[in-house]
Amino acid sequence: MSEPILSIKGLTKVYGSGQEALKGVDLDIMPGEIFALLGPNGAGKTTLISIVCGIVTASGGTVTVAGHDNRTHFRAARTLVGLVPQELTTDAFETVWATVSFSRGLFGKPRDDKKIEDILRRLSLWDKRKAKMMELSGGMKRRVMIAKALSHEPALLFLDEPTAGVDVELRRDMWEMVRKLRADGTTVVLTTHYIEEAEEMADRVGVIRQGELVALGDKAELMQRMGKKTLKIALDEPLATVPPELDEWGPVLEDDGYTLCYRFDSHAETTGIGGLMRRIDTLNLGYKDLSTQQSSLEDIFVSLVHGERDAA
Ligand SMILES: Nc1ncnc2c1ncn2[C@@H]1O[C@H](COP(=O)(O)OP(=O)(O)OP(=O)(O)O)[C@@H](O)[C@H]1O
Repeated sequence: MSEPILSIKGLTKVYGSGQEALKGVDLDIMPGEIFALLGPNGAGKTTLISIVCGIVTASGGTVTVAGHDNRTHFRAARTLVGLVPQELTTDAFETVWATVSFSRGLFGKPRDDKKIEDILRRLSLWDKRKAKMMELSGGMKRRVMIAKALSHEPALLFLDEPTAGVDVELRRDMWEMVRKLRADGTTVVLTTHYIEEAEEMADRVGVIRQGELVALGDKAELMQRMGKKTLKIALDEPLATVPPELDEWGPVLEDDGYTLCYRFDSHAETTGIGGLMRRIDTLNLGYKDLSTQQSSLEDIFVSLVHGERDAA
């Protein structure tokens, strides 16, 4: 197996205010993956990214980028990292070309017009190279932010909430762009609180809550391992309420009383389905269909964030 491109060990951060933003995070990111860091507001996502990018100093722990410690070998580590921050920060009067090529210079990289041209073409910005930033649409500005972050050819790109406040179409556009970046060899770490984004994009997902990584794994595997299933029973006749005889299973009534939903853990020794169905038969409740469905990443996220489960 290859070496991680990013290795975070025991990372802690206590802000001057006493706020403990990270409480010992361990995380390895492998080259070529798209990793989504999910978490509610204030979970510590931006703090983590800011430490990797050298904007915030860690209180404890280590960060290495392709083997370079980001404290002792900051320049070597930082050059490998690109950051697209949440806020759009560009000079309104600059052209797209100047904005992107200036950014490359900031990293001490020699001028390379061909490289800048490549990046602008990849992000469909070439036709806009002479436009001033203020003349661009919001979506274009976001692309320029990505082009800026790519201008020094980083191996690892951080996107902090890339689609916050962005409409659905533009969001899909961003996702497409991220996939292209990965296809071109860039490792991508994105933070998001849109579950759909993680579900759609990521190979692996980490869930952070109150400064701790409470779940980490392959997206599909995480959904399989942690997800519950729901059994839906479509009834012949609607019910006004759930019969008290079914209370021990705690089913929920949906769809105008026509559907009983029972959530169960498919990995548990006993799912409870047998007992529930037998009880339904003794009550003479007729049904015309049974189906099960896997809970989504969203269900898992919600239960993790509300602390219903222990760390995976
Ligand atoms: N400069 C700072 N000084 C003091 N506390 C801070 C500072 N920056 C962040 N915090 C606190 O640290 C915690 C983590 O914040 P952080 O911005 O990392 O979360 P986040 O997961 O990125 O949230 P969001 O999704 O809202 O951006 C929060 O409680 C926040 O209030």
